[in-house]
Amino acid sequence: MTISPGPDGPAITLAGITKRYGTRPVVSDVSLAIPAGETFALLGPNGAGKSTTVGMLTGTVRPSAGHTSVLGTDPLRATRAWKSRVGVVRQKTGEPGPYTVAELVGHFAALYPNPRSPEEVIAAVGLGSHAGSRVGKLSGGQQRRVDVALGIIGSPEVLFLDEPTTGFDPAARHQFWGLIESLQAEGTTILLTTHYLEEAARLAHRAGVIAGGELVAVDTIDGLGGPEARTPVVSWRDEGGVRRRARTHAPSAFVAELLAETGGEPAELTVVRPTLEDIYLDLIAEGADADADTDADADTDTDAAAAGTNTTNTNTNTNTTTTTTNTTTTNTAAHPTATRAEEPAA
Ligand SMILES: Nc1ncnc2c1ncn2[C@@H]1O[C@H](COP(=O)(O)OP(=O)(O)OP(=O)(O)O)[C@@H](O)[C@H]1O
Repeated sequence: MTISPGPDGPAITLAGITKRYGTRPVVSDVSLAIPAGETFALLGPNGAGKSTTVGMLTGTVRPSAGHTSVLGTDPLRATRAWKSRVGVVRQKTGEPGPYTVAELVGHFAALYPNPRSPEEVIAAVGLGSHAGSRVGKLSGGQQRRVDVALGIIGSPEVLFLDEPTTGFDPAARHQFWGLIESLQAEGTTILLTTHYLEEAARLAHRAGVIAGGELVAVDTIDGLGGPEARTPVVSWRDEGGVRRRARTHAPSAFVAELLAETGGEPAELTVVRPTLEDIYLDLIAEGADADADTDADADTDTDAAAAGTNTTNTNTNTNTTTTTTNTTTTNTAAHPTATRAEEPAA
């Protein structure tokens, strides 16, 4: 699906934004334009800077440098009218108080000029049978669904979803995807952060990978990492017991040559087409080490919406299919079909 910027320019713009806490940059010089109607997935490991970026786009984190614009407005100068056009599902949300699902969603609906039907939204997030339940008594995943309901109740034109499906069971996640697809069909612009790569692949038109605060890749899901990243990997153990690995666009021919050369079945032979997760892991390995725990002065951005918050744990999808190898040398000269030899995996 091709999405054009539209007459008013991109719905979301980041122009050279940097966020430093003390002297430590946690987001560095990120520039990006998201056209109206696009769903963009921001991917990255824990601490990469995703929530900080969302905070700078929703007016809760002040950039140290650069400029952001959402629907043509600087989020730091947001008016009530702007806020009614922007929905946010934060990673951390406030205490739900003593209210039922129906009361809370109904209360939020009353704050917007053009709300959706609370009953329909509650049903859409799969809480129809819990409408009369106190939010505080719901499970973590069910409370997260309430967060999603509150994010979309105002019929936002732009929706920020910061790890929206953390804690969802598989059925709830699939239902959520259906809900997002209906919002996409209505033309909603969506910026989604997620650790679930299948979620990004299912929902996003494009994705960006952020590592150590730097945007290291932006592309369509199918283009992420470039064509080379999708090159099949042949891996085997040679006669000396050394694990070898080579990338080749012609794995069958490569294996035939290998067979002829070794005169028998190569030990532990595998041919793997890199998955999105493999490509993502390669991209973040190339980026800065986001987990480096550097001492920094805590510059406290106050976030009224997040005051007195619950912390939501984040999960990482670990369904990796990468072949791990201990290769120390590769010999592509003997295999002309191999286009690139791989360094040993860590
Ligand atoms: N108020 C703050 N003061 C100091 N450092 C902060 C503050 N807020 C965030 N950070 C740091 O900024 C970095 C980026 O955090 P951020 O929450 O944006 O990461 P993330 O990509 O959303 O991670 P996760 O996937 O774990 O949610 C982290 O190292 C974090 O400790």
